Amino acid sequence: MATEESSTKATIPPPADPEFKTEPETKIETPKVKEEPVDASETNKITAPEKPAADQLDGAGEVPGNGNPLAETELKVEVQLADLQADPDNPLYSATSFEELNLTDELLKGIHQMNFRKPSKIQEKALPLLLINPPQNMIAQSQSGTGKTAAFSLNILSRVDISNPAPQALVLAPSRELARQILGVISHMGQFIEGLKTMAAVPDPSRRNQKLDAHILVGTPGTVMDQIRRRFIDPKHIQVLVLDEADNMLDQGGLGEQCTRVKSLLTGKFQTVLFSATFPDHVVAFAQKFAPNANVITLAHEELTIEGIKQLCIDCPGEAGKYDVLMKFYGLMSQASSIIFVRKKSTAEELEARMTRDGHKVAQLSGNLEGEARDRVIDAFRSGEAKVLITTNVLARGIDVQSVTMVINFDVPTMANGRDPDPETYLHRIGRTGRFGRVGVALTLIHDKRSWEQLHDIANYYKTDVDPLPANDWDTIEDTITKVIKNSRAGKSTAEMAT
Ligand SMILES: Nc1ncnc2c1ncn2[C@@H]1O[C@H](COP(=O)(O)OP(=O)(O)OP(=O)(O)O)[C@@H](O)[C@H]1O
Repeated sequence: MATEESSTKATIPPPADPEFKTEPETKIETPKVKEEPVDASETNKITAPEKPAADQLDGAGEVPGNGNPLAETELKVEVQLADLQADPDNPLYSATSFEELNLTDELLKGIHQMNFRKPSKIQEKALPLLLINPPQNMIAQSQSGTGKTAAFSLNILSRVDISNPAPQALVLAPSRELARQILGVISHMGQFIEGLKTMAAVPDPSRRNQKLDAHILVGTPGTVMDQIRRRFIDPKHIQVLVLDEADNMLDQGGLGEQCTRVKSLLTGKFQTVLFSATFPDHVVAFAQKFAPNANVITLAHEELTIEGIKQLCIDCPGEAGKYDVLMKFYGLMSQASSIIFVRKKSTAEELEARMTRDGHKVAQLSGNLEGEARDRVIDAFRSGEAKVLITTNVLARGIDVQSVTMVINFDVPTMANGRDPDPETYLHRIGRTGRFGRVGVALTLIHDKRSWEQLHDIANYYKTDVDPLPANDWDTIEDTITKVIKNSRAGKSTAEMAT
């Protein structure tokens, strides 16, 4: 894509071309939640940082304060977080404390152990509604990395009756990795609840024909469906059903069917809870059918992007030229942790082989890998042992590794037809960085008119800027990316930051 015309066009223009809007805005219902007035004196308070709990660091190890510009210190994150949580326009803002949310002492202890000081907006809004008795269904949307997992986990943990050994809460997630991660959060948060048992319901040959008798189960829909049918999961006492990444779970032919089946196998009375960062219009009706009469918390498209994620693109000299561009980024990528997203499993494997041949250290995870091998790869990435992860959309959603500072879209995310852009997947992919107030860079490689148009459509859908990098000026590129990461306000334009 080196023609004059296309390189001018590669400047993904700022949004707001009203002609461009292809779909009506997502509006399920206005939130039925009242906003509390802000007490600035309380919210501006910056408390001295404590050592982050294991979950906060998410296995990424201590962030080295060694002058590496891509490795932020936790101190800076904490200070920035205090600012963000005091800003009513920020998704991390809240006017209340966890103490005011009617949680048990055991749960408050768990939350403090995880180093959560204040709830985020979604936690503050969703929890009171989730905890109402008799229980009400909920459909809730909030930006990536804003703490949805804790919101639904605290509800579950508040509702479980430890004296009853039967499964009482079931969480369904689209990938094995996400199910394991959610289980980790629930177990960590519930660590002070004596006698609490939690279990994963994901394919595991070592536990074949074994009853899943824990209070809380987290799994993938196919396995859960299978285990209920084979009577390894007793569905009679389930009182909460959560679908994380609910739009994905209800949309995809296979997953949607499996989730519906699981729901139909639950015989008692239960609360249905659907969470996601995205609820595209075409799944809203189904979501409302799946969770009837739900309380709804929703956001418009334009509110979905995260300020801390700096979105960039680079114009590559054709499809074949993308690899060389990627290689030029490798040094920057491997200083912290990065994820490279590709469209096809075969591309993931080819890229891994080529990068390894060229002497780079990378890990790769796609649906072609089997269960335990997948666990090893994701665990190595979480621990920081592997710094660069090549993956497909299988890990686009939900995965929370706080040390990820760069996401690279090697391929622009598209629908199954390969032609139409996929804004939801784009948002979830880039949301693997910039978690809970952190900053990150999301770089998309474009290489021809079509890929430029796809990215342009995505940028317009969210009314967001994707700034082009100067493809031939690597000093400026390095400088720009380093500044973005160093700058606690990554939402500013590249030009602003360069000054
Ligand atoms: N109140 C809080 N205070 C501090 N950190 C928090 C708080 N709530 C959640 N976190 C942390 O924020 C990170 C992101 O949370 P989580 O994974 O639940 O986001 P999410 O909204 O589910 O994102 P996604 O849409 O990508 O799935 C996690 O590392 C979590 O530990």
